[in-house]
This record gives sequence, C-alpha cells and structure tokens, in this order.
Amino acid sequence: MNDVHPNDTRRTDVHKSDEPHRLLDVRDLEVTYANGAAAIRGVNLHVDAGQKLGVAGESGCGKSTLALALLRLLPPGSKVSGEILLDGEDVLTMKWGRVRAVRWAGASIVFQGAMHSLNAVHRIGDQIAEPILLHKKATQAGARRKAGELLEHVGLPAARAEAYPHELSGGQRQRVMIAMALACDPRLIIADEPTTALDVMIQAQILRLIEQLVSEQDLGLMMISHDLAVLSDTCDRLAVMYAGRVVEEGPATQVYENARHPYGKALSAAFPRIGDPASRFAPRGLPGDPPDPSALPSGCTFHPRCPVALDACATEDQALREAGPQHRAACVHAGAPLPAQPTSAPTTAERTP
Ligand SMILES: Nc1ncnc2c1ncn2[C@@H]1O[C@H](COP(=O)(O)OP(=O)(O)OP(=O)(O)O)[C@@H](O)[C@H]1O
Repeated sequence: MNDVHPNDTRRTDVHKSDEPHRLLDVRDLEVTYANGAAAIRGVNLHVDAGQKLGVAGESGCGKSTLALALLRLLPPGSKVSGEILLDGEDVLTMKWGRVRAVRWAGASIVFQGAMHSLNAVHRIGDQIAEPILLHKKATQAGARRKAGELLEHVGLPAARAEAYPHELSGGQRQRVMIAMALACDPRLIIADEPTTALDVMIQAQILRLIEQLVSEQDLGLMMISHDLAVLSDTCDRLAVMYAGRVVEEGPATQVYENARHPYGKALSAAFPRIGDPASRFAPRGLPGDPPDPSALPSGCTFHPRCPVALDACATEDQALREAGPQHRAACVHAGAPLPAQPTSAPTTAERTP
C-alpha cells in the first residue's frame, strides 16, 4: 500500500502549455426525470484547467440537476442523453467502478449546507480520510496525515480533525467540505451554492479560499449559484440557465454588466454588487416563476415573463447567437443592446392583438 506524500495536497504534475486543457466538455446534455420533467434541455458547456465557470439561474432552472448529472448522481428512472466528457472520458458510458473512482479523483462536488452533507457521528478527520483510504489506497496513518494537511490547507488547524461536525461553525464546516472535495486530488471542483447558508463575511472568505485553491492547483471550477453578483466576482465566464437551457453565456463581466438576454439582465438587476455604483439602484425582482419542466411554454420559454418579448417569441424558440466577443444569448434582441424595458412584464394576452 502506498503512503501519501506530505505535499500531496499541492499539485506538482500540472502540465502547462499554450493549449488550454479541457477538463469538462458537456455536449447536448438532456435530462428528463422519471415524472417527465425535462429539467435539462440541450446544454453545452465546458471548463478548462484553471478556468472558473459560473452557472446562474433562479431556483428550478436546472442547475442542481446539471451538477448531479455530471457525476451520475441522478435518481433512478432519470433519462440522460448527450455526452459528459471528463478529461476526454464520457461519464455517461463509463462502468460503475470507474464512475465511483472519477467522483473523487476526477471531479468532486461541494454541496450547500455542510451540516447535512457531513456525518454527525463521525469525527471530521475520519470523514476526510475515508475517500483517501478507499481511492488512493493510502495507509491509515497516511490518510490521517493527509486529512490534517487538507484541513490546514483550507485554513483550519489540523487538530480539528478530532472534532465532530456540531463542534464547528457553519463556515468551518464548509471549509471541511472543501477539504473533503480535495481529498483525492480532483482536477475539477463542482461547487453547488457553496456559500448560500453563510453570512456575507464568511461567504467572502470561502469564495476567496475556493479561488485560491483553484489557481494554486490549476483546477477547473464550476460554481453554481442563483446570485449573479457572487458568480461574476469569482468566475471568469458565466452561463445563465433558464428552464433547463443555457440562455446566455460569455465573459463574467460582460454577462453581469451588459447582459443581452432579458433574463440575464433581470438576474443581474436582482443581485447588485455590494459597493458597486449600480447598487444605488433598487434591486428589481422579476415577476413570476420559471416554468414547470413538465409543461413548458411554446416558443421561447421565457416569453411569458419577458418585458421585451415580441409576438413571434410566443411561437419561435431562439438558439444561442452572437451578442458580442465570446458572448452569446438566445434572444431575438441578442444582436443589439436590449430595448428599454417596461416596468413590468406584459401578460401574453396584453401582447397578443
Ligand atoms: N427528482 C426529481 N423528480 C422530478 N423533478 C425534479 C426532480 N428534481 C428536480 N426536479 C425538477 O427539475 C427542475 C430543475 O430542478 P433543479 O433542482 O435542478 O433546479 P435548481 O436550479 O438547481 O433549483 P434550486 O436552486 O432550488 O436547487 C425543477 O422544476 C424541479 O422541480
């Protein structure tokens, strides 16, 4: 059995070249739950080594379904098609043994609400050591030592390995979740609302920690959140999801400050950046809710809520199209700045002559 080298938490084998190394390549992904809910509908996205992709959208847009699909964690009965290439290997066609290995060593997920994800009756150190024992074939002593190092790496004393989850604060528990996600040296971290349950100061600390780890180890990051301001602050690129589709994507600052899809615009207005001059304007809520994925509206699925929809939007769906340098939006208005928006979205009846 191998022991674990003390410096294993730092990646030393990273091959740097001019070509970006594609860690994740999602192609035409479709997910339909057993009840017929079409939660993901033709999603394409990618993450390169060292790149931070933010996936934004309101509750119910399909963000968590996407994260679960990436590591085949969806409930039985879900229908999945397309390709999920993790370092070139399709997760959807892998044997289960390989999927289990890839879940820790290829990509790992940091979920929101660490208290629910950690086992209340086991010490923190044992929980971090478990995947190391299992997947890295380390000795007990080696795994325990690495657990302590990982804790230090995320800013906690190694001695906290002896603590139980209830003895830690919410922020400390989230640090433990990050340490655990790093346990088997994954190349890609998927963080699903990693700071949602935390107060603003701790949230900022955790986000800086994630950024630091990603850049130090040349990892890829896919961070999921409803908060576009948090994502634009942390990530290089953003993908905005609505009703199971990516409706806007591009450089983070462009999408946040110059959204070309009315949904992206509404999300950025709903989450102004703290300390940004834009926060002088009151955040605007978007009336209505995302549609039920079992009964999607015709045409552009956003049209019933869209303040600038044309009549054609009720019948014609839009593919992603050029909206600026490396910036795409699935909207009839994508080619030009959005028209001035009425104060509230018109009803379909108001728009139909
Ligand atoms: N197990 C399931 N069976 C059927 N439908 C589901 C299941 N899980 C999620 N859904 C539906 O799929 C759609 C997408 O849900 P998902 O949880 O992926 O959205 P989300 O954007 O992550 O929302 P949240 O931020 O609230 O988690 C929603 O309409 C949801 O009701």
